[in-house]
Amino acid sequence: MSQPPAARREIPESLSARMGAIRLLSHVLRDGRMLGDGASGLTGPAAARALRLAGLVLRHMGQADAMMKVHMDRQPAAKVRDILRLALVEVFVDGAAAHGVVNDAVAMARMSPRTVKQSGLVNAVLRKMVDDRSAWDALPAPALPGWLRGPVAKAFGKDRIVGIEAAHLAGAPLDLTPQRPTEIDGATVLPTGSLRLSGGQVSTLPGFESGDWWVQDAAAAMPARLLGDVTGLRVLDLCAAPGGKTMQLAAGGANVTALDVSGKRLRRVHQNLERTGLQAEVIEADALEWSPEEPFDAVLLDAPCTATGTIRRHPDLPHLRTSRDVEALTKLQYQLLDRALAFVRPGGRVVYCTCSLLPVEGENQVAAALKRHDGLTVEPLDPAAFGLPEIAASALGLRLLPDLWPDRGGMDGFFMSVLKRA
Ligand SMILES: C[S@@+](CC[C@H](N)C(=O)[O-])C[C@H]1O[C@@H](n2cnc3c(N)ncnc32)[C@H](O)[C@@H]1O
Repeated sequence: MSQPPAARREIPESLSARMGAIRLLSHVLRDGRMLGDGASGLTGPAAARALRLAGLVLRHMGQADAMMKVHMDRQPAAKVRDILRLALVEVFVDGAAAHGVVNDAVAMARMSPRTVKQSGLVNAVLRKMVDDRSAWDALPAPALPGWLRGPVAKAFGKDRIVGIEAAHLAGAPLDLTPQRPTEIDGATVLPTGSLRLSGGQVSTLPGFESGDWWVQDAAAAMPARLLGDVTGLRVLDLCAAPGGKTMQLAAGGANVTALDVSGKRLRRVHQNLERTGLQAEVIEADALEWSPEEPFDAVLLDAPCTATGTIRRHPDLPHLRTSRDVEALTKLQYQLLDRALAFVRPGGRVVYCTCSLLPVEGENQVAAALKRHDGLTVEPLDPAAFGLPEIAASALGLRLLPDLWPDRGGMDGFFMSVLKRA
């Protein structure tokens, strides 16, 4: 008689979340995929926990690697390294109990034929490392990669880079842009009008279904506000997807044309407009090839960039971007800015912005455009009008960095400028 199959042993949620985190780390570090696109193979709370753990490891990877150098003569293979990184970060940063963390690390090493032989090493070295808090505490704070740290420190100073790196470690709160007066328990209203929460599951917050607000970092909500009252203006959102700024402009009463080259990303614009009940004409086209029939009163260009201003929320970025990306992006930015200037009527305004920490993607683009275009001027902007310190003012626009508003929970890095055509 055949025996019934033995019941499969349930994997506890903590272990499956850890396994999911290791999968996500491999997607980012070996396959070059964004953390949000990676598949942990999990759903529900375990998936959320895996994502949080992988993000924590990416933020503190420099320290974990330095700790391994203190305790190991040779660096282990990639997957074992990830298992050790996760364990170290859980114990020293997340405050997890060392015993359970070490047991799960050894269990994970035993699961794969590629790492099983090193499970003894994982056990021995991890026990030593988790006992050595003083070595961990003596490690320098995690730093940005050199290609990014160098130019940011040169532009804004050594003190500010330390503050920016600290803000990256702290992560980001949840900011909402309301389109109508909205009250949410625990939310504070920022001087820019955004609502700020410490976190929470977006789809369960009041006003989500009715589209009263959308998720948008406070800094990202500023560029559209620079146009002031847009009622009745024809405004082109030139790189529009997923539509945060399109919705702001439409909510402000503008007749908005939202253009983007990515059909996939434009689906998000349609979904967002539908949820919020706002309207815009949506066009899928390459801005370098498309032309409008009539010029616009204003154009908002939120140009593709390294997105290094969003590292607080995307700790994978420093591990995925390189200096090579900067060159291609800055070329595209200046081409797009010239298109934006061609699409606006004489006397009309172009808002140029990027969520980058790098002046080459912000200030330098505007300075170069002023040289290329006769009669083009920059409108002066007062940071105090947005509750921002004077240090956010630049002769070419506003320069926001993650170390601003430290008592309120920081903000994304952004550069924004309002250009007026002759
Ligand atoms: C920074 S994102 C825009 C974010 C958007 N403004 C928002 O607030 O939700 C940059 C966008 O530029 C788009 N893009 C890149 N190259 C483009 C091109 N040549 N023409 C039009 N859109 C382009 C990308 O598809 C991407 O959606």
